[in-house]
Amino acid sequence: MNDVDVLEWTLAGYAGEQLADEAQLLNKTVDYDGGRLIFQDYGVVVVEPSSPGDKDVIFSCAVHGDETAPIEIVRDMIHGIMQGQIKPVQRTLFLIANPAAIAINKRFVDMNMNRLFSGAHAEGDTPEHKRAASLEHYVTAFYQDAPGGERQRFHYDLHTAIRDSRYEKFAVYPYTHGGPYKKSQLTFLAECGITTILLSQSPTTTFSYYSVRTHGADAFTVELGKVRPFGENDRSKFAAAERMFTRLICERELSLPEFDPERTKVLDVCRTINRTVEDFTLHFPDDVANFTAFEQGYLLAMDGDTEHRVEQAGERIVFPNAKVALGQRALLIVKDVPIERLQLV
Ligand SMILES: O=C(O)CCC(=O)N[C@@H](CCC(=O)O)C(=O)O
Ligand SMILES: [Zn+2]
Repeated sequence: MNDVDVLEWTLAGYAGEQLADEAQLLNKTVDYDGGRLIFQDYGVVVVEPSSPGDKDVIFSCAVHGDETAPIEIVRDMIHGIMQGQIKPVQRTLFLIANPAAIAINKRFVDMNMNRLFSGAHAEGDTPEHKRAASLEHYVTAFYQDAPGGERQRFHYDLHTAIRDSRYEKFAVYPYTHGGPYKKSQLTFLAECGITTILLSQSPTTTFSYYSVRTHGADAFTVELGKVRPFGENDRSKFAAAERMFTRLICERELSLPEFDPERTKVLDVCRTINRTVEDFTLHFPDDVANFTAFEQGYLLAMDGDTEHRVEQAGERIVFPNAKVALGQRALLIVKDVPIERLQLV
């Protein structure tokens, strides 16, 4: 059982294929030196150490099915535990969020899953709506099943971006509703090689915002690089992140260097441009990287007859996508903000 490929099992089982008993992990447990792995559902794997530390950690991948590097990272962490090289002491939940989209090498099948959390899944009945609802259920159960006492909740939702990015690795810090930002998290992310932080300024229906808002977790959408097909990811670029993810779950007390404000670049979301009509166009080429700045007045996008221009010097574009569904975000406009302006704890 320890040599079953967890990704192959997830894809086959989720697709409803009949699996031979030796290839079937569903509802089985695998012991490791220090605890056990429980295969709760296809793509839902819980790690229960026999003597758990005070952290409950979630790593999710494939909320977008073609973002393969995070899938490889999560798969290899699970395999590392099954094969005895990784021995977690912290409760951990691994989620391979959208197996149906992985199977067709697409961002999603019917609906962008990262717009379906915090209850938005109730507004439709595609397989993605149903899967988002069940992922929320697994997250809730994981946090609620934790031992008593003071605990720390984490959720790193791993992605890669459609375009190149001027700052290759970055994380979205979900809206804090005026609450402070955590130095310990900025330091952990910097140790992962993620030294650019985008501050979201509104509630969203993303997976990371769900875990922050509903479960009080420290949660982030983590963008680790550019989307590439399976086998074409340069894993050396993710080595620091993989090492820190493993340390987070394998060490009882994770010692981090002191917070250094010089390490992290912070940007604030100034405007969210939604596509409201069919006739939506971006006025820059597909190879313009995330975080590119344009001069004041530059026409960035047309949404029907509505012009979206650069309003202030220094505004940069992030996540441009003219093909999103009507009503969804087609572009973020962001601006550098000195880290000293943030309320940090
Ligand atoms: O590269 C792109 O255009 C999209 C990358 C991506 O999937 N980003 C996430 C960000 C989620 C967040 O704002 O926290 C998304 O759009 O879902
Ligand atoms: Zn993504």
